[in-house]
Amino acid sequence: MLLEVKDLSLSYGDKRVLKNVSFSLNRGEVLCIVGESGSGKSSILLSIMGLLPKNAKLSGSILLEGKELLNLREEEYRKLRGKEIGIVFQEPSLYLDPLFKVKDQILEAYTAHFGKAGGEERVVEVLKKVGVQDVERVMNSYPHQLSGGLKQRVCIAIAVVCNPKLVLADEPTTALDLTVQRKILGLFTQLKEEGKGIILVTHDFGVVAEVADRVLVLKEGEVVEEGDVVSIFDAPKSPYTRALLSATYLKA
Ligand SMILES: Nc1ncnc2c1ncn2[C@@H]1O[C@H](COP(=O)(O)OP(=O)(O)OP(=O)(O)O)[C@@H](O)[C@H]1O
Repeated sequence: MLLEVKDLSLSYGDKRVLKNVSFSLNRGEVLCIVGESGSGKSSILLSIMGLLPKNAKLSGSILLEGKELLNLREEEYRKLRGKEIGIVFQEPSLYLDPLFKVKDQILEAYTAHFGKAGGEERVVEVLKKVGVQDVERVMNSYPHQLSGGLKQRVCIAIAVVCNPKLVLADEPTTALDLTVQRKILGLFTQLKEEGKGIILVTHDFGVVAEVADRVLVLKEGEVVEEGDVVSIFDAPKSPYTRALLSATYLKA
């Protein structure tokens, strides 16, 4: 088991955001977390990354290969982020620093854990891996000189440059055109085939159909359904899942 989340509960003051959420993830598996806006999807990812704001109260257990992450000290978390767990966000423009070239931003993520040696070669390697064709140009560009799809490829490169076992992604294709979305989703499938475990947060069942092995449906901070992707589509047990599905496919 790569990741095991047990009875995760989160609150901000009196507001309970996650209620006894449990799930697990194997290597070589994509778990999609779906649910309406505000259901707590992003909060699960931030809890795993240890990036919750100070006023958050978290309880339960998050085991990464058996190691408890809950209440880990910040300096220990820093050793883990990037190296063991990579994360990709929705809006690459907000994540990338406009003042630094792509190359330096990927290098920074690498050297934080492995030092300078071999960094330049690794940047080239990882950009190729995420499907960048003109590596030289992209490496030497500033983020604003790149298309949305390329920027997101760069963010994925940053997330995987240290070869983490676990990759988290929060609506990674929502800001992109449909044709670009499919290509980016293909990268997650590729990472899974390499044996990484992937958690992908989305509100889009089209994305789920494309990449998920298993699905966790969240409603107001509670898991209402969990299952393999085929059974979620063919025989959803919860009325909430059925409603989400029909909302998606009525729109389409
Ligand atoms: N720092 C915070 N302080 C108080 N409440 C917060 C804070 N961050 C998030 N929340 C609340 O926690 C709940 C869950 O938010 P979260 O972002 O995890 O949901 P989500 O399912 O990812 O939604 P979206 O799809 O809109 O991103 C929401 O009601 C949100 O308002």
